[in-house]
Amino acid sequence: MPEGRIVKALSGFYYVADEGRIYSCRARGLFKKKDAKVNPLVGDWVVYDVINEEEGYIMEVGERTNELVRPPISNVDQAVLVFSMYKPMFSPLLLDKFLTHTEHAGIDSVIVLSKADQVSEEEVTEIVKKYEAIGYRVIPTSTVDERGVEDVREILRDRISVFAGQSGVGKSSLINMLFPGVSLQTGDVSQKLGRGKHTTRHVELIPLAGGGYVADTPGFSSLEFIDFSELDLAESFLDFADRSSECKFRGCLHVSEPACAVQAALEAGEISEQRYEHYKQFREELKEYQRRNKPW
Ligand SMILES: Nc1nc2c(ncn2[C@@H]2O[C@H](COP(=O)(O)OP(=O)(O)OP(=O)(O)O)[C@@H](O)[C@H]2O)c(=O)[nH]1
Ligand SMILES: [Zn+2]
Repeated sequence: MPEGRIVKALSGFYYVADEGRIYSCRARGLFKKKDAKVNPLVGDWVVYDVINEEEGYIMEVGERTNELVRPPISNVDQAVLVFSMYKPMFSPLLLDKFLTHTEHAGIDSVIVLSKADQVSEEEVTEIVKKYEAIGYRVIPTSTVDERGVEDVREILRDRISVFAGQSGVGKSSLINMLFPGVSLQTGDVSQKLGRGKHTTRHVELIPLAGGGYVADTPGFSSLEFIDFSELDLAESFLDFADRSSECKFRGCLHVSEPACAVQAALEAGEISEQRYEHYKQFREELKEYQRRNKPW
Protein backbone atom coordinates (compact mmCIF):
# COMPACT_ATOMS: atom_id res chain seq x y z
CA MET A 1 0.00 0.00 0.00
CA PRO A 2 1.22 3.54 -0.74
CA GLU A 3 2.68 5.90 1.83
CA GLY A 4 2.29 9.65 2.07
CA ARG A 5 2.38 12.55 4.47
CA ILE A 6 -0.59 14.31 6.05
CA VAL A 7 -0.31 17.98 5.10
CA LYS A 8 -3.68 19.20 6.34
CA ALA A 9 -6.49 18.08 8.64
CA LEU A 10 -9.95 19.55 8.40
CA SER A 11 -13.45 18.43 9.38
CA GLY A 12 -12.56 14.78 9.78
CA PHE A 13 -10.54 14.57 6.58
CA TYR A 14 -6.82 14.12 6.36
CA TYR A 15 -5.14 15.37 3.23
CA VAL A 16 -2.31 13.04 2.29
CA ALA A 17 0.38 14.24 -0.11
CA ASP A 18 2.10 11.61 -2.22
CA GLU A 19 4.18 12.28 -5.32
CA GLY A 20 2.49 15.56 -6.16
CA ARG A 21 -1.06 14.31 -5.58
CA ILE A 22 -3.33 15.00 -2.63
CA TYR A 23 -5.74 12.33 -1.40
CA SER A 24 -8.48 13.30 1.04
CA CYS A 25 -8.62 10.44 3.50
CA ARG A 26 -10.82 9.30 6.32
CA ALA A 27 -9.30 7.45 9.23
CA ARG A 28 -11.01 4.41 10.70
CA GLY A 29 -11.05 5.31 14.40
CA LEU A 30 -7.88 5.67 16.41
CA PHE A 31 -4.58 3.97 15.78
CA LYS A 32 -2.80 1.86 18.32
CA LYS A 33 0.71 3.03 19.04
CA LYS A 34 2.60 1.20 21.75
CA ASP A 35 0.17 1.44 24.67
CA ALA A 36 -1.72 4.52 23.61
CA LYS A 37 -4.21 5.29 20.90
CA VAL A 38 -3.38 8.16 18.65
CA ASN A 39 -5.18 10.43 16.30
CA PRO A 40 -3.40 11.10 13.03
CA LEU A 41 -1.60 14.45 13.05
CA VAL A 42 -0.51 16.84 10.35
CA GLY A 43 3.09 15.86 9.63
CA ASP A 44 2.49 12.12 10.09
CA TRP A 45 3.74 9.59 7.59
CA VAL A 46 0.85 7.26 6.88
CA VAL A 47 0.07 4.13 4.93
CA TYR A 48 -3.15 4.65 3.03
CA ASP A 49 -5.49 2.68 0.85
CA VAL A 50 -6.50 4.31 -2.42
CA ILE A 51 -10.22 4.52 -3.22
CA ASN A 52 -9.85 6.58 -6.37
CA GLU A 53 -7.62 9.35 -7.75
CA GLU A 54 -8.69 11.75 -5.01
CA GLU A 55 -9.75 9.69 -2.01
CA GLY A 56 -8.39 7.11 0.32
CA TYR A 57 -8.38 5.58 3.78
CA ILE A 58 -5.61 5.94 6.32
CA MET A 59 -4.56 2.46 7.42
CA GLU A 60 -1.51 3.06 9.57
CA VAL A 61 0.31 5.95 11.24
CA GLY A 62 4.10 5.82 11.27
CA GLU A 63 6.37 6.42 14.26
CA ARG A 64 6.89 10.11 15.04
CA THR A 65 10.22 11.78 15.63
CA ASN A 66 8.50 14.50 17.66
CA GLU A 67 5.12 15.99 18.34
CA LEU A 68 4.02 19.55 19.01
CA VAL A 69 0.85 20.54 20.81
CA ARG A 70 0.51 24.16 19.70
CA PRO A 71 0.14 23.88 16.76
CA PRO A 72 -0.68 20.15 16.66
CA ILE A 73 1.91 18.81 14.24
CA SER A 74 4.40 15.95 14.15
CA ASN A 75 7.80 15.19 12.63
CA VAL A 76 8.97 18.79 12.61
CA ASP A 77 12.57 19.03 11.38
CA GLN A 78 13.30 22.47 12.73
CA ALA A 79 11.96 25.53 14.46
CA VAL A 80 12.97 28.81 12.87
CA LEU A 81 13.06 31.25 15.77
CA VAL A 82 12.72 34.75 14.39
CA PHE A 83 13.95 37.49 16.70
CA SER A 84 14.09 41.06 15.55
CA MET A 85 16.99 43.34 16.41
CA TYR A 86 14.70 46.32 16.71
CA LYS A 87 10.95 46.89 17.18
CA PRO A 88 10.31 44.63 18.98
CA MET A 89 13.70 44.88 20.72
CA PHE A 90 15.83 41.76 20.86
CA SER A 91 14.97 39.86 24.03
CA PRO A 92 17.57 37.30 25.16
CA LEU A 93 15.15 36.20 27.88
CA LEU A 94 12.46 35.33 25.37
CA LEU A 95 14.94 33.63 23.05
CA ASP A 96 16.25 31.46 25.88
CA LYS A 97 12.68 30.59 26.77
CA PHE A 98 11.84 29.55 23.22
CA LEU A 99 15.00 27.44 23.17
CA THR A 100 13.99 25.56 26.32
CA HIS A 101 10.74 24.67 24.60
CA THR A 102 12.26 23.57 21.29
CA GLU A 103 14.88 21.46 23.08
CA HIS A 104 12.22 19.92 25.30
CA ALA A 105 10.18 19.04 22.21
CA GLY A 106 13.25 17.48 20.58
CA ILE A 107 13.29 19.91 17.67
CA ASP A 108 16.38 21.56 16.22
CA SER A 109 16.40 25.35 16.24
CA VAL A 110 17.79 27.90 13.83
CA ILE A 111 17.90 31.47 15.12
CA VAL A 112 17.06 34.16 12.60
CA LEU A 113 17.93 37.71 13.65
CA SER A 114 15.59 39.88 11.60
CA LYS A 115 15.74 43.62 10.86
CA ALA A 116 19.55 43.50 11.11
CA ASP A 117 19.57 46.68 8.98
CA GLN A 118 18.29 48.61 11.99
CA VAL A 119 21.31 48.14 14.29
CA SER A 120 25.11 48.17 14.16
CA GLU A 121 27.19 45.20 12.97
CA GLU A 122 28.67 44.92 16.47
CA GLU A 123 25.29 44.41 18.09
CA VAL A 124 24.45 41.65 15.62
CA THR A 125 27.84 39.94 15.89
CA GLU A 126 27.69 39.81 19.67
CA ILE A 127 24.44 37.84 19.60
CA VAL A 128 25.61 35.60 16.75
CA LYS A 129 28.77 34.66 18.65
CA LYS A 130 26.96 34.01 21.88
CA TYR A 131 24.45 31.57 20.42
CA GLU A 132 26.88 29.93 18.01
CA ALA A 133 29.08 29.14 20.99
CA ILE A 134 26.17 27.20 22.48
CA GLY A 135 25.81 25.29 19.22
CA TYR A 136 23.01 27.04 17.37
CA ARG A 137 22.99 28.19 13.77
CA VAL A 138 22.35 31.96 13.74
CA ILE A 139 21.39 33.85 10.59
CA PRO A 140 21.21 37.67 10.59
CA THR A 141 18.67 38.79 7.99
CA SER A 142 17.07 41.87 6.56
CA THR A 143 14.29 42.18 4.04
CA VAL A 144 15.60 45.69 3.33
CA ASP A 145 19.18 44.88 2.26
CA GLU A 146 18.34 41.17 1.77
CA ARG A 147 21.26 39.84 3.79
CA GLY A 148 20.83 36.27 5.01
CA VAL A 149 17.68 35.73 3.00
CA GLU A 150 19.25 33.10 0.72
CA ASP A 151 20.66 31.30 3.76
CA VAL A 152 17.15 31.01 5.13
CA ARG A 153 15.94 29.61 1.79
CA GLU A 154 18.73 27.05 2.04
CA ILE A 155 17.80 25.87 5.53
CA LEU A 156 14.12 25.53 4.61
CA ARG A 157 14.82 23.28 1.64
CA ASP A 158 13.51 19.71 1.98
CA ARG A 159 12.65 20.15 5.65
CA ILE A 160 9.48 20.67 7.64
CA SER A 161 9.81 23.96 9.45
CA VAL A 162 7.77 25.78 12.02
CA PHE A 163 8.33 29.48 12.41
CA ALA A 164 8.11 31.01 15.84
CA GLY A 165 8.63 34.43 17.33
CA GLN A 166 6.79 37.42 18.67
CA SER A 167 4.25 39.30 16.66
CA GLY A 168 5.83 41.91 14.41
CA VAL A 169 9.34 40.46 14.20
CA GLY A 170 8.98 39.95 10.45
CA LYS A 171 8.14 36.28 9.97
CA SER A 172 5.63 36.99 7.20
CA SER A 173 7.87 39.53 5.47
CA LEU A 174 10.73 37.04 5.31
CA ILE A 175 8.65 34.13 4.03
CA ASN A 176 6.96 36.35 1.51
CA MET A 177 10.25 37.62 0.17
CA LEU A 178 11.46 34.04 -0.27
CA PHE A 179 8.22 32.50 -1.45
CA PRO A 180 5.85 35.11 -2.83
CA GLY A 181 2.25 34.17 -2.12
CA VAL A 182 3.01 32.00 0.90
CA SER A 183 1.55 33.64 3.99
CA LEU A 184 1.44 32.71 7.66
CA GLN A 185 -1.60 33.07 9.83
CA THR A 186 -1.13 35.77 12.41
CA GLY A 187 0.94 34.79 15.40
CA ASP A 188 -1.49 36.15 17.92
CA VAL A 189 -3.47 33.08 18.90
CA SER A 190 -5.03 34.63 22.01
CA GLN A 191 -6.51 37.43 19.98
CA LYS A 192 -8.05 34.98 17.57
CA LEU A 193 -9.56 32.89 20.34
CA GLY A 194 -10.80 36.06 22.00
CA ARG A 195 -12.95 36.83 19.02
CA GLY A 196 -14.67 33.53 19.67
CA LYS A 197 -14.92 32.58 16.05
CA HIS A 198 -12.28 30.36 14.52
CA THR A 199 -11.58 28.43 17.68
CA THR A 200 -10.91 25.15 15.89
CA ARG A 201 -7.20 25.04 15.39
CA HIS A 202 -6.42 24.05 11.89
CA VAL A 203 -2.88 23.54 10.71
CA GLU A 204 -1.60 23.14 7.26
CA LEU A 205 1.80 22.36 5.81
CA ILE A 206 2.46 24.66 2.90
CA PRO A 207 4.73 23.16 0.22
CA LEU A 208 7.66 25.39 -0.68
CA ALA A 209 8.99 25.82 -4.19
CA GLY A 210 12.20 23.81 -4.27
CA GLY A 211 11.07 21.26 -1.68
CA GLY A 212 10.13 21.32 1.96
CA TYR A 213 7.14 22.52 3.94
CA VAL A 214 6.39 25.30 6.33
CA ALA A 215 3.56 25.19 8.88
CA ASP A 216 1.10 27.99 8.24
CA THR A 217 0.74 28.64 11.96
CA PRO A 218 3.56 29.93 14.16
CA GLY A 219 4.69 27.42 16.77
CA PHE A 220 5.10 27.57 20.55
CA SER A 221 2.28 30.03 21.23
CA SER A 222 2.24 28.89 24.85
CA LEU A 223 5.53 29.25 26.69
CA GLU A 224 4.41 27.86 30.02
CA PHE A 225 6.52 25.07 31.43
CA ILE A 226 3.85 22.42 30.95
CA ASP A 227 5.19 18.84 31.24
CA PHE A 228 8.65 20.01 32.31
CA SER A 229 10.37 18.44 35.28
CA GLU A 230 13.16 20.39 36.97
CA LEU A 231 15.66 18.11 35.27
CA ASP A 232 13.98 18.62 31.88
CA LEU A 233 14.52 22.33 32.29
CA ALA A 234 18.19 21.89 33.17
CA GLU A 235 18.67 19.61 30.19
CA SER A 236 17.01 22.08 27.82
CA PHE A 237 19.96 24.45 28.27
CA LEU A 238 22.38 22.89 25.79
CA ASP A 239 25.42 24.64 27.24
CA PHE A 240 24.60 23.11 30.63
CA ALA A 241 23.71 19.70 29.24
CA ASP A 242 27.12 19.54 27.52
CA ARG A 243 28.83 19.69 30.90
CA SER A 244 26.44 17.87 33.18
CA SER A 245 28.22 14.53 32.72
CA GLU A 246 31.10 16.11 34.62
CA CYS A 247 28.92 17.11 37.58
CA LYS A 248 29.53 14.94 40.61
CA PHE A 249 25.90 13.93 40.98
CA ARG A 250 23.74 12.41 38.33
CA GLY A 251 20.63 14.51 37.83
CA CYS A 252 22.48 17.59 39.08
CA LEU A 253 20.30 20.70 38.75
CA HIS A 254 23.34 23.00 38.91
CA VAL A 255 21.96 25.10 41.73
CA SER A 256 23.67 24.35 45.03
CA GLU A 257 25.06 20.87 44.50
CA PRO A 258 28.75 20.36 45.33
CA ALA A 259 31.26 19.72 42.53
CA CYS A 260 28.92 21.00 39.84
CA ALA A 261 30.60 21.40 36.44
CA VAL A 262 28.06 23.99 35.31
CA GLN A 263 28.70 26.25 38.27
CA ALA A 264 32.44 25.81 37.71
CA ALA A 265 32.03 26.79 34.05
CA LEU A 266 29.95 29.77 35.11
CA GLU A 267 32.71 30.95 37.46
CA ALA A 268 35.31 30.42 34.75
CA GLY A 269 33.25 32.61 32.42
CA GLU A 270 32.57 29.75 30.01
CA ILE A 271 28.82 29.89 30.55
CA SER A 272 27.09 33.23 30.22
CA GLU A 273 25.84 34.71 33.49
CA GLN A 274 22.77 35.87 31.66
CA ARG A 275 21.89 32.34 30.55
CA TYR A 276 22.31 31.14 34.11
CA GLU A 277 20.10 33.99 35.41
CA HIS A 278 17.44 32.99 32.91
CA TYR A 279 17.73 29.40 34.04
CA LYS A 280 17.08 30.42 37.63
CA GLN A 281 14.15 32.59 36.58
CA PHE A 282 12.62 29.75 34.55
CA ARG A 283 13.05 27.44 37.53
CA GLU A 284 10.89 29.83 39.55
CA GLU A 285 8.30 29.96 36.77
CA LEU A 286 8.28 26.19 36.57
CA LYS A 287 7.75 25.85 40.33
CA GLU A 288 5.01 28.45 40.20
CA TYR A 289 3.34 26.56 37.37
CA GLN A 290 3.55 23.33 39.36
CA ARG A 291 2.06 25.02 42.44
CA ARG A 292 -0.87 26.31 40.43
CA ASN A 293 -1.50 22.97 38.80
CA LYS A 294 -1.21 20.55 41.67
CA PRO A 295 -3.39 17.53 41.03
CA TRP A 296 -4.95 17.73 44.51
N1 LIG B 1 13.61 47.53 8.75
C1 LIG B 1 13.08 46.32 8.57
N2 LIG B 1 11.76 46.14 8.78
C2 LIG B 1 11.24 44.91 8.59
C3 LIG B 1 12.06 43.81 8.22
N3 LIG B 1 11.26 42.70 8.14
C4 LIG B 1 10.01 43.10 8.46
N4 LIG B 1 9.97 44.44 8.74
C5 LIG B 1 8.79 45.20 9.15
O1 LIG B 1 8.30 44.74 10.39
C6 LIG B 1 6.88 44.80 10.47
C7 LIG B 1 6.30 43.46 10.90
O2 LIG B 1 6.57 42.47 9.90
P1 LIG B 1 5.67 41.16 9.72
O3 LIG B 1 6.30 40.37 8.63
O4 LIG B 1 4.24 41.52 9.56
O5 LIG B 1 5.85 40.45 11.12
P2 LIG B 1 5.28 39.03 11.63
O6 LIG B 1 6.31 38.43 12.47
O7 LIG B 1 4.77 38.23 10.49
O8 LIG B 1 4.08 39.48 12.54
P3 LIG B 1 2.71 38.67 12.94
O9 LIG B 1 1.96 38.44 11.66
O10 LIG B 1 1.99 39.60 13.87
O11 LIG B 1 3.14 37.40 13.61
C8 LIG B 1 6.43 45.27 9.06
O12 LIG B 1 6.15 46.66 9.13
C9 LIG B 1 7.63 44.99 8.17
O13 LIG B 1 7.71 45.88 7.08
C10 LIG B 1 13.47 44.04 8.02
O14 LIG B 1 14.26 43.14 7.70
N5 LIG B 1 13.91 45.31 8.21
ZN1 LIG C 1 25.72 20.46 37.96
